[in-house]
Amino acid sequence: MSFLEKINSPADLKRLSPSELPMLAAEIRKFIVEVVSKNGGHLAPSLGTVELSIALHYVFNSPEDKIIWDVGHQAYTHKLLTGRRDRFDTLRRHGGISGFTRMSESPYDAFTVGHSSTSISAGVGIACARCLKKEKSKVIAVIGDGSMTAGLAYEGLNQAGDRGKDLIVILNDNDMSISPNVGALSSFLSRTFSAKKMQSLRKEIGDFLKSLPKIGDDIYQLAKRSEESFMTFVTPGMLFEAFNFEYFGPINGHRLSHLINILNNIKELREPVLLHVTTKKGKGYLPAERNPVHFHGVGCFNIETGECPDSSTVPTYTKVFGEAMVRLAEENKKLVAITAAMPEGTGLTNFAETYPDRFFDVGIAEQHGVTFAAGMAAEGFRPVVAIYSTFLQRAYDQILHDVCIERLPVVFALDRGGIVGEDGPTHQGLFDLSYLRSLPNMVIMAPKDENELCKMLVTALGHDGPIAFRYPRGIGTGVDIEENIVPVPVGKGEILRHGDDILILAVGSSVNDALDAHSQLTEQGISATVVNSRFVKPLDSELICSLARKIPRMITVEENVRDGGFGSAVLECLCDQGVTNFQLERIGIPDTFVEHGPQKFLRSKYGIDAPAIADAARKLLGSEK
Ligand SMILES: Cc1ncc(C[n+]2csc(CCOP(=O)(O)OP(=O)(O)O)c2C)c(N)n1
Ligand SMILES: CC(=O)[C@@H](O)[C@H](O)COP(=O)(O)O
Ligand SMILES: [Mg+2]
Repeated sequence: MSFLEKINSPADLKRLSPSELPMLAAEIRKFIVEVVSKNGGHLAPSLGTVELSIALHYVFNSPEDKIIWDVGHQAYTHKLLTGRRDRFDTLRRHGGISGFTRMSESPYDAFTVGHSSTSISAGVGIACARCLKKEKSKVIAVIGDGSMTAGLAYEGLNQAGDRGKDLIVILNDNDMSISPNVGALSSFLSRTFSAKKMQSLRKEIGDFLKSLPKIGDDIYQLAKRSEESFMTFVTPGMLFEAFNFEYFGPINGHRLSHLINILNNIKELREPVLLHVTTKKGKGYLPAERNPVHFHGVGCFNIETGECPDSSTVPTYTKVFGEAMVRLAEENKKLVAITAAMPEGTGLTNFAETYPDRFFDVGIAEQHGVTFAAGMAAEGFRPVVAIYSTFLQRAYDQILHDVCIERLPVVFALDRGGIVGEDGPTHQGLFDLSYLRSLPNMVIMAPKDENELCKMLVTALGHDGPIAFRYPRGIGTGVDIEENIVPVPVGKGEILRHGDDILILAVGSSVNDALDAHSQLTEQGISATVVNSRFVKPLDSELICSLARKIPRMITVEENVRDGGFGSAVLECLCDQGVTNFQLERIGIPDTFVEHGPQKFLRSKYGIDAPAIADAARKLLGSEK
């Protein structure tokens, strides 16, 4: 029996001797690689935290002690040690265990995560609650260096430090976000200051030391002797100590004995503590160590070679968007691109290489990214903020307050709109049409295919106000991309098929499903009009109302929650225009969170695909057909 097979809970782990733990770590790594090679998942982050997870569960008493994993994409070992080994092969599969931590999945998952940088705030909340309940157990937040680039993390530190909370924050520093980490903080943590910064720090610290009565000058002379000794005065700890945290580290996060010793020591402290741990992303699996960006979140791959099976030759929406950005930036010198720590995910790596001065990776800071874009727009630039639909939720007030009120021309390119699949409810992009629609001055589009995506980008760049377009995760329809991209007229839809029995109004990627449904219906003798609405705001009310008067049986289709979405907009429009004699079926996601699973499967399960549209049409027509 392997060590791993003996472990059904942290209590079993504690039965192993310290000398057995490295062997357990090796088994865990092998198992994680095996499962992720079949199911896909966040391999490199999870391989980096094997020893840290073992040490945490060896020293602390979860679930009484609360271990909160930030993002949760590095928690695979935690799952294996907390009773989920037998189900681990269902990772990210529909009905199987989640790729992140979920309170509803296990009592050992102290908090539900997926979006980054929440762990410290949640930890402070839990610690305060424990205090009120007079409970003594420990609260530990494990946060990565990338996640530390978000303002939210500092809001948590600020409160914890001020209140002197009994909270342990473990900074898992691998010098990487998904891509290499960015920002001044990242160079502070790794102590890779620029020469200029070093000079100014030298001066500031020198002056400070010299000002100390009696001993100051001696310490200064000592510190001056070498760069290295100088650097000992400039530690990442300074930052956290300013927040009243007791700082320890940096320590090697792959040395189990060391980790266990230090965790045993800090466990006894009753104040805010920050332990800085350095780890390697992808540790122990060479392809992932060599290419941590690719193996951050990966699909199936061959374990021997690290290679993924041949992917489709049809480009993804993301790729088409990225290429269009590079092309358009050549003629439009005002075009700048902004990403929040997702240059690869949003297809902007080529842009970054071609136009480094016009590319801005703000780190995991969606709120800042949007206000930063507003600042650039106020100065006459055309910022394109490329953020996943789900992550833009963070920046709602910035869109409203900093962009929409003054009608600043910021373009929002919302990738991963709709069902994203295996990442599950934290990541589905199912709310954007609803959450953007209520904002005055906002224009919202969704392309039917990747060629229309390019047209919408051109439309957006020519529009004098806030404008968003959202497009799905994954490959496009395979249409050719026109050489000369012309804009679409704002607020105008297009009729794609003519028919008298039923009116199907679709938006975005659902247009294709509507066309497939049209073909199925035609075979059954049902004739349908299919409209590509293109715009959710402003709606083409003229077209919609005139068609509704002629064909009063209607279906709206969207890959968005029904509440407040495209179908709701159509209903409001009909009502406002006095069109009353109609039957309308709104196809979209019901009022629920959509779990993880394959995109195609979930579209079918939630009844938003072509067969569901055809079914709805037949039902509306009832016995007539
Ligand atoms: C609000 C938000 N924005 C973006 C992301 C996408 N994202 C997931 S993990 C990650 C990098 C996190 O880096 P770090 O915390 O250092 O963890 P590591 O992957 O290095 O272990 C990013 C940008 C997210 N999950 N949440
Ligand atoms: C954990 C996280 O938030 C990201 O890694 C996300 O899973 C990326 O999603 P894509 O795979 O769609 O780029
Ligand atoms: Mg990191």
